[in-house]
Amino acid sequence: MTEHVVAEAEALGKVHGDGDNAVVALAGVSARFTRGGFTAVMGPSGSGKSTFAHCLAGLDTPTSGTARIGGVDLGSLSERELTRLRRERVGFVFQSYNLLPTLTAWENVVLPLSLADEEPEQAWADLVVGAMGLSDRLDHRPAQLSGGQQQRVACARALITRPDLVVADEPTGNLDSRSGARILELLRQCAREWQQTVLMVTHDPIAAGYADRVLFLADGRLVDTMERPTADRVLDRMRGFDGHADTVPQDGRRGAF
Ligand SMILES: Nc1ncnc2c1ncn2[C@@H]1O[C@H](COP(=O)(O)OP(=O)(O)OP(=O)(O)O)[C@@H](O)[C@H]1O
Repeated sequence: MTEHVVAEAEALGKVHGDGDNAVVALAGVSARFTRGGFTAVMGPSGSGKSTFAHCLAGLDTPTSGTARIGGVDLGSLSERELTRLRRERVGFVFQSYNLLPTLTAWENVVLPLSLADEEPEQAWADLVVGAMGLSDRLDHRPAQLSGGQQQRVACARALITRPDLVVADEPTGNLDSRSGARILELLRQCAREWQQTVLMVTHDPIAAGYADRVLFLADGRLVDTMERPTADRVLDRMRGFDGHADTVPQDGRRGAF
């Protein structure tokens, strides 16, 4: 079966500031994301994980290279077109949930559609809300929900448009391990059962063990990839970063993707 590339980073780079103050956050990272794949991005603090995810998803602007979603080069879009693409084609899940406190859970879930004056597709909305275990919580406001429930609302909101790419930045960072495990199982289900494409930034080898593939960043570069990761293998690989990050060859375009 031909793999369908839904998102692609080509030599993506980001430099903050200039001259003596320049900070290289991302130094040319290339990767492809195929439909139904669940990819974790790991690496030491400051290695560029969030910058990579945000540049790929159109939340941040790279200073070099190309980000494509659904074949569209994000750099070719006006600010308005980019906002629309993000709303329609990308779903976001953040560590801090980012729900609107005055809206009910249901209103938060359908917000990306309401903003475009669109109605949810009922069967899909029922499926997503049911899978997230939110059917009897839809009238609650975020403050009346646990952290895990709030993050499940955020996941449902990310999926409601059936986006090309779901980007989750430390989605379990604020959750206890049980609530976190539920979110990770749901993200895996999104990929496996619904063929959604998921990119998750995480510090946690256990979280990365839920993914199909791990991209390892160090100093803004892609230094390794791992297919079918387990938490133990990821942990071993992360230990190897202490002082050895730049001895690992960069082979972002080769190998398993
Ligand atoms: N607005 C900014 N101005 C200057 N430097 C920045 C800015 N944003 C990020 N950086 C720098 O870019 C590098 C990459 O940051 P990024 O947040 O992408 O790393 P990360 O791997 O996600 O880190 P963490 O795991 O700590 O969240 C870091 O050195 C960071 O200090």
